[in-house]
Amino acid sequence: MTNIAMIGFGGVGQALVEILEEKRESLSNQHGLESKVVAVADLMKGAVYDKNGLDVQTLLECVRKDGSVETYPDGPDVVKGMSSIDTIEQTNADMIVEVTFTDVKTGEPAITHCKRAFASRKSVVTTNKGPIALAYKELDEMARENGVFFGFEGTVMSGTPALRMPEETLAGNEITRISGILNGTTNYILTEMEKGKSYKEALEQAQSYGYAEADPTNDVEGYDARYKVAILANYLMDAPLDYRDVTVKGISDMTIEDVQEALGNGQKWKLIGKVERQEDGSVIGSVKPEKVEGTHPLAGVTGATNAILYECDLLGPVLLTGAGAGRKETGFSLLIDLIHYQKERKLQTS
Ligand SMILES: NC(=O)C1=CN([C@@H]2O[C@H](COP(=O)(O)OP(=O)(O)OC[C@H]3O[C@@H](n4cnc5c(N)ncnc54)[C@H](OP(=O)(O)O)[C@@H]3O)[C@@H](O)[C@H]2O)C=CC1
Ligand SMILES: N[C@@H](CC=O)C(=O)O
Repeated sequence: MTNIAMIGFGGVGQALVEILEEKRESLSNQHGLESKVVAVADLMKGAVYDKNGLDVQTLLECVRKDGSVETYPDGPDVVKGMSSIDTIEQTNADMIVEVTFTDVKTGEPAITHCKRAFASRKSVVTTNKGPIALAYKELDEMARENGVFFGFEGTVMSGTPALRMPEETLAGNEITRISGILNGTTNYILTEMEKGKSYKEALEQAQSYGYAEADPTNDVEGYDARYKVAILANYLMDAPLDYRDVTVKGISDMTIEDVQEALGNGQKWKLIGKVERQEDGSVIGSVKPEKVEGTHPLAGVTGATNAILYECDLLGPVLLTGAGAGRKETGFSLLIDLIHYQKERKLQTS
């Protein structure tokens, strides 16, 4: 049995809890994954802990009706109001699901949450880009030293396997260049502007669908994509690329006229993130809007869908496309990490 503590309980956290409930039987039968949500700690929605496991339907009802988990019914073992750190360190959770907001400058509080979990010999799965973009090597080492699992598939392209697919199935290739559409919100906005919607209206819609960051400036100015470029460089190309060295330009000054004019010429504007290995072995990264021809493979990638092109020395170019954002899609990324965690545990005990 895996005891889960949710740190952060916004759209993605709630989606994971729902998926675990909906698929409880098949997850147990097909993957041996049996889990209980024992604790939730959120900044504004409060905190609740029951070492025996929380009733998920009641928990979701509380948060949706009252905007708080602290209206959860009292019980002999129910504890309310714990801090995130106490929830990580003092509960009987062995898996910490870190789904607080991504801070694009400091990576906090998520980096601290991961460190405190590893120091307490607890595993972490996260969709928070901060810890991976800023502190991947250090956190990975800490997780290994403490013999715990660290999963972060959802940090690039939500549940689409942008990290695990190349890591596992392209192994043996050298990846020399990675490029693609790495942000769902901006691709959604550009697609809607092509249909005639205003920038503001399209952004509001992206927020309502749960695609945008808590502060959408991070999407539209390209900061979210810049973090993803840094993650791809560090994790897949083993290059110590600092996110601050990735040049960045977003889409906030693009007008409906720019988008429509390109469309009239059979072209499309896309926000493209790139990582390239140079001849001297160094790696450079960039994020900027680019006009692509209608025949380009990225031209047909619309809405919150993302696409990524890996250029491999043995296999040549490989294009992966799929969801780049969304509550359920990102909730799934945590699920696939949990399934891999379960597989590793099974291997260790067999
Ligand atoms: N949505 C998506 O499509 C994707 C999201 N991600 C990443 O996943 C993470 C979660 O996203 P999402 O659920 O959409 O975001 P939300 O903004 O919906 O949820 C984040 C939650 O974290 C809470 N929180 C903030 N700081 C703390 C803290 N110090 N301790 C405890 N809780 C805290 C917030 O509290 P409150 O609001 O109550 O103040 C909020 O409930 C983010 O890091 C995001 O970048 C990654 C890929 C895709
Ligand atoms: N805000 C991000 C969410 C996923 O990382 C996006 O729009 O892509």
